[in-house]
Amino acid sequence: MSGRAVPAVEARGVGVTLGGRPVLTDVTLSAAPGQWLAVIGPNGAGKSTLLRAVAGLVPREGEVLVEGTAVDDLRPRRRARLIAYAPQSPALPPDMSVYDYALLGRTPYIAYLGSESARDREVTRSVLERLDLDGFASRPLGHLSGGERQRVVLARALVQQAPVLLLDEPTTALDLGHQQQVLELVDRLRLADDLTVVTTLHDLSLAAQYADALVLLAAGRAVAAGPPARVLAEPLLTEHFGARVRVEPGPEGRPVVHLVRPPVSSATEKA
Ligand SMILES: Nc1ncnc2c1ncn2[C@@H]1O[C@H](COP(=O)(O)OP(=O)(O)OP(=O)(O)O)[C@@H](O)[C@H]1O
Repeated sequence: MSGRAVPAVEARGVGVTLGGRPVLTDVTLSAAPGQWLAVIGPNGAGKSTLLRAVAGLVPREGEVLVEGTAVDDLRPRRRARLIAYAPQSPALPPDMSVYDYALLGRTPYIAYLGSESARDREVTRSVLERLDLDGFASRPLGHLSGGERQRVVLARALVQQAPVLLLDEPTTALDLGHQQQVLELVDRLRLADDLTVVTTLHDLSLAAQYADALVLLAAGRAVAAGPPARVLAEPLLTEHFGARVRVEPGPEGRPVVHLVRPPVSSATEKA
């Protein structure tokens, strides 16, 4: 249990400048092993950039540590065995098959100029099956719907079998059933393998249902962090999202966020 003292992922004072503009400023976050942390915030707040910074895909200031080691000190193969990242909408090679793309997640386990092992193929098949994608294995990526593509990107990350999973908006293109299926699968893997999950999520009620802790980003700064019931407070949401909301206790006391229409009369008067 002593390992519990070391966070699985930690960002300290992370800053990112893009196009000459500060996009993230002094952001700090920490996720314990086995924890699910959701990064929330309005459009443009810097959520995707934060995940990319943690994944080491964008130049940054500050420190990122995985299992206590600075990611900058890790060789790419070692880093890829520790952190899997599923981007929101990556460019996919249209002629590559679903199976071959998912198998790319095994790259950190395959020797240089070597070929995949039976174990690599087995892991890939099993993840495709669990994501309802086994029927698509030989389909070219260019012939998939948006939701199918999104599940394939997640499949590649899961195939990597890294203890830290960074998922950028894993459910945006998914129908209700697949949203639940994907989040439940991630949660089951998290519990079974003690994975640490850091995900951006726009749906605040979903974030509250699945995450142990939330970080609210606004204009590139972490303005609140903690358990969902603390971060999803009406005044904070109104201030940072500019939305009228009502927050109610939901299942297991986890908050549910409802959008509330402004009174019709005042909306009509404004029109
Ligand atoms: N390459 C870039 N050059 C300049 N600015 C960028 C670049 N990439 C992103 N940005 C800006 O950085 C800010 C944060 O972008 P980011 O995609 O991280 O936000 P987000 O919180 O994930 O937004 P969304 O909810 O809309 O997905 C935005 O204002 C965006 O326009």
